[in-house]
Amino acid sequence: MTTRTPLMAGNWKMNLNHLEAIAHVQKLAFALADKDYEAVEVAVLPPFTDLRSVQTLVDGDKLKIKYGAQDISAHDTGAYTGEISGPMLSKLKCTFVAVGHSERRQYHDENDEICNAKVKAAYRHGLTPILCIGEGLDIREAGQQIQYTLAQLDGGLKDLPAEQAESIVIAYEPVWAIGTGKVATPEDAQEVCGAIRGRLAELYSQELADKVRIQYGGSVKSGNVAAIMAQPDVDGALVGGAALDSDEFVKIVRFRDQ
Ligand SMILES: O=C(CO)COP(=O)(O)O
Repeated sequence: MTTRTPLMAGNWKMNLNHLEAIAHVQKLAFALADKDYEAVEVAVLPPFTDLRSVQTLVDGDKLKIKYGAQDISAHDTGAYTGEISGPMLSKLKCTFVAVGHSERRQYHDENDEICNAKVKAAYRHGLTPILCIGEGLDIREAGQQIQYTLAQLDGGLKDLPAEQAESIVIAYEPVWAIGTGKVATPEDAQEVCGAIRGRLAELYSQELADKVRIQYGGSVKSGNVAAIMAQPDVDGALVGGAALDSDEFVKIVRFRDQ
């Protein structure tokens, strides 16, 4: 039986400027102890404009908190106004990058092909993608959540070699649970996260599927995190709103105490 270290990641979305980012990471650093980092991998995904400040703090104080970006260009360099490349993110020592968050799919028309190109761009530059997948309310009400989410998984992983896929993080985020306060039940989360692991085993191998961390995201907070984390195929959380409150995020990291 593979033991997967849970990954608790805060997706700040378009919140906190670089000064607020410094204050926030300092609070996390002050609150979190070595034993927290032994039990859980902790990461923040700030806006691009904060990354340099976060890197300076993490490097300077040798913090154990990891960080990453919320998006990556599919291209490595060139005339792509407004985009941020994999080489730029790896130069800032990012560990993670979110790919295909539902807000990017919805507001920036990112489809599975684009997400697949971004996953590959991340691996070209030593970054670990957090591939976000999950259904909207209409799909859930039609009972199609598994088929829909697995199709996004297939699309995002297309032609990805096992040596890369084994380190990917998958975030199952049902769109109807994001920012709505409507958290999926632990059973809902397990149903789809279990299906994702099953599909990884079909696409690659059971051994690989057992290594991959699958996060749940959508209205996670300190009051519901323990029940979600108790599910066998949930290996962490991708936290939006609750990650902006450092005390709340620390409680989420310490989900075993809740
Ligand atoms: O989208 C999310 C994380 O990526 C979830 O956001 P909330 O935790 O605010 O629902």
